[in-house]
Amino acid sequence: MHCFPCFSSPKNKKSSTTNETNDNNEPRPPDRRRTEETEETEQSEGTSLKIFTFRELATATKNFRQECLLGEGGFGRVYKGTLKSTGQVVAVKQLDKHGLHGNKEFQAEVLSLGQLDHPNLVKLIGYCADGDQRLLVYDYISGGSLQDHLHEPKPDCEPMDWTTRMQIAYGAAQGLDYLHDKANPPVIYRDLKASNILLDDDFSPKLSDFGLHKLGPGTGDKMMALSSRVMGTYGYSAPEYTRGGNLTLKSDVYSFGVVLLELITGRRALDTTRPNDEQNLVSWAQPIFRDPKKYPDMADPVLKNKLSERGLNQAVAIASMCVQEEAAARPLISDVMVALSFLSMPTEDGIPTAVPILSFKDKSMSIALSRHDSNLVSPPPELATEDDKSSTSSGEESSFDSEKESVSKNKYKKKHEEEDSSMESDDGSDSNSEHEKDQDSPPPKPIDEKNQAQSLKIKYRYSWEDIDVSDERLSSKSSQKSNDESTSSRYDSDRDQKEKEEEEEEEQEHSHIEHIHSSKTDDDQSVYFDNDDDSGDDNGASLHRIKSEVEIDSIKE
Ligand SMILES: Nc1ncnc2c1ncn2[C@@H]1O[C@H](COP(=O)(O)OP(=O)(O)OP(=O)(O)O)[C@@H](O)[C@H]1O
Repeated sequence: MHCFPCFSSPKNKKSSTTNETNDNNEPRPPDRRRTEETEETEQSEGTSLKIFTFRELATATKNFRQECLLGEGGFGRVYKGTLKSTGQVVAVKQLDKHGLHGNKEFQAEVLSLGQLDHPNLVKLIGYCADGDQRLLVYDYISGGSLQDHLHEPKPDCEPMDWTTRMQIAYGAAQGLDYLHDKANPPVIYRDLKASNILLDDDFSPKLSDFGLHKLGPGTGDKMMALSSRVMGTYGYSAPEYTRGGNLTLKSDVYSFGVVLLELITGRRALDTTRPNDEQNLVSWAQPIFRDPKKYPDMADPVLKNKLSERGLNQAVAIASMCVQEEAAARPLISDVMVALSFLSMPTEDGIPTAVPILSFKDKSMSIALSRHDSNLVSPPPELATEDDKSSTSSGEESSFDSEKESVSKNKYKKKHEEEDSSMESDDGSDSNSEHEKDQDSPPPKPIDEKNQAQSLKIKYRYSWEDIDVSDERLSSKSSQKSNDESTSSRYDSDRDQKEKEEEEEEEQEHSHIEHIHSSKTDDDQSVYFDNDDDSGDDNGASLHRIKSEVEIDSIKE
């Protein structure tokens, strides 16, 4: 297994001089009066943030001693410390002074940062604003960064396996989704990268360093408005951002795509030790994206083919969407998160569960994934077999995780229908077969209990009906009522010309999607799929229409 102790010892990136000390080498707090008067840590009004005195943090970090230095980033040095009052181990970030803010401005920013709370974000515990000292106190994350594990592993540490990598990507996507979709106002991360993804003991990822740009150089010091810090990190920054600073949520999606590529390939975002055309990870990957046959060559060699072809292809497809040049073409992080939730779910055979098309807000994600997965549209469990149809119930509601489990069960029901295949065969040789292996074993359960507890809750409501579609294979229409049987028979004559044209256009555009099409309104979707399993016959195929309502509720806390 992986060994975290490899990264638990303090890491000193730069030599450090001790902070403000007196002749006896004791901390000299900037505001002695306040420090001496305040014996106990205060609580910031209306928040859970604690207000620390400089002395407390100096004591916690053994007077900011070199041995406690975890490293130094663009905002300042980070020390490991232990709070005397509670014994809690913390990370103390001492902000550089050149971006110094007034007390009020600093507090306002810190208080808004303190509102952000998600299992995949490093928790801000409190702060200190004493004189000209500005310090932030975070939960200490013991496992080191993704950068450490991926690119600087200790020799006695096993490389991270594929599922762990996908789970890290999924967790990071959840954290980012929280910042983009749940935080109010939304927070643009700006500097997502492998070194800012910290891992705890069970490899659960935590995003660190978010929201700090307002506290760092570039805002406090106008002269440094375009400092390299604010401009993000080369190799991870979206092209529009590095070109002109046009920063949006989609810039974060680009950076996320780079991290996902790092997880897939084991390569660094920027690696000057490689040949010129391989130094920039995205530039190296772009031509390969266009040639799926070469995807297996992209996988990190240390994985030794211990991954499924479908999993790899879909992960590459997601990454390639995220790092698209045009920001608008990149997916929403919520769609990335949903796709990764399926790719990260461990299965008996290592082959990821098919992703239900209904999960996505934006159709582009389902289109991209369908290129690499003929099973993308997985019928809801109730519709998987003739037997199951009788048990179909509309109005069914399930949490995201139980939905995942149901889809997984469905996969296992189709045993012996597909041939065995995965990139890892018994004799260790590769297989390029499209088919996959089904096992006569119970469906696996998601292993990440923590993520389960706060994953998205998606409501599905299904009903079904058979439609005689003669020669029309691609059909789509917003459904009216889930039990309105006349809808299907009137379907062709009722739909207006415009919709028909749109569909034809789309059919041409995405002709590779042979049996999937969905249309979506705000509150209802109809999806038609060809139940290939039944006949395998294209002519006069009977399409089952699944009516569904998908509602992404909110994070279950
Ligand atoms: N909450 C934390 N728990 C444990 N280690 C941390 C924590 N926060 C930061 N570190 C570690 O402290 C060091 C400095 O982190 P910091 O985020 O300031 O810089 P960075 O990520 O290395 O660079 P940059 O500022 O460019 O993002 C890193 O080694 C980081 O892993």
